[in-house]
Amino acid sequence: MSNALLEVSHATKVFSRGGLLSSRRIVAVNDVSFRIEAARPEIFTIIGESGSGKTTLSRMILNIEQPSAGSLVLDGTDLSTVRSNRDRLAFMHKVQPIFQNPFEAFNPLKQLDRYLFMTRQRFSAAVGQAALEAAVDEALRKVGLSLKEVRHRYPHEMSGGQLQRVAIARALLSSPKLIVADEPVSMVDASLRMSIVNLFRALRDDLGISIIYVTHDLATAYYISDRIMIMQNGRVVESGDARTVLNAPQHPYSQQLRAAVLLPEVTGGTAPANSPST
Ligand SMILES: Nc1ncnc2c1ncn2[C@@H]1O[C@H](COP(=O)(O)OP(=O)(O)OP(=O)(O)O)[C@@H](O)[C@H]1O
Repeated sequence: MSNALLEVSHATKVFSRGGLLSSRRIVAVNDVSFRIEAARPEIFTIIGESGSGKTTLSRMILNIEQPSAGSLVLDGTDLSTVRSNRDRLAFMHKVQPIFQNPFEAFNPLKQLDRYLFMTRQRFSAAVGQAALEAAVDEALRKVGLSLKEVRHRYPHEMSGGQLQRVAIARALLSSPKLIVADEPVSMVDASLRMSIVNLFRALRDDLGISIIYVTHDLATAYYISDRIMIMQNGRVVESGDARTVLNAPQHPYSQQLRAAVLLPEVTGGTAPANSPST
């Protein structure tokens, strides 16, 4: 069998809510398994309604949350063994998060270029200022920005879409193999959404990075996903090749999701109506 970049096996997460007398068990993620091949970078979408367990699952993949049962193995390392700072840094080299709200991802009092320099220094041995600037500029150029545009600017001086690009550039500074993007475009202006998701395609194709794209937006999911996994109440109800699943969903919940959105195949186009070409 080929090597897995990520192997999620029977991952389950149970939360307890309430007090001692009225404690309630919530099974946020229930026996979820899937695998992403190291040799085949892809955009793997996890989709489902609010509360279906998408964020909990992505937090387990990022090792922010530990599974109650099952296992997650990234590039041969079982995440339960990642404990020391050194292990954590090595882990973050391989997997990077992109969150929903880019304004929360940055310290509002810190200039963005300083933030990026610090991130780069964290992931690579000491280098001179010129090499540092070159590395940061290169990462920014991969997302359609440049160091010149970002230098001395604070987060509030950028638009949401621009700042999400800076967040992606920051993620690239560790040369990750996997990016976990949890609702990365839901707070971005509709007109800019496709430019961000198109960026994910470029990262997959040009840099060989796999993306786990967590969303409840079927239109962008249909447009960029290689594979899709549909969740409901913590369980996977259907998964497979994205076009196959979305064009002919089998499970009643997937059919319901599908029916709620006019997909390009139905409307005759190739991309959602709000999609600029870049
Ligand atoms: N820390 C926690 N403690 C208790 N319950 C939690 C916790 N985190 C999540 N849950 C519960 O687990 C379930 C799944 O939540 P989760 O946030 O993973 O879903 P989601 O699909 O990402 O939803 P959304 O799209 O709204 O972000 C929900 O019932 C939620 O209330």
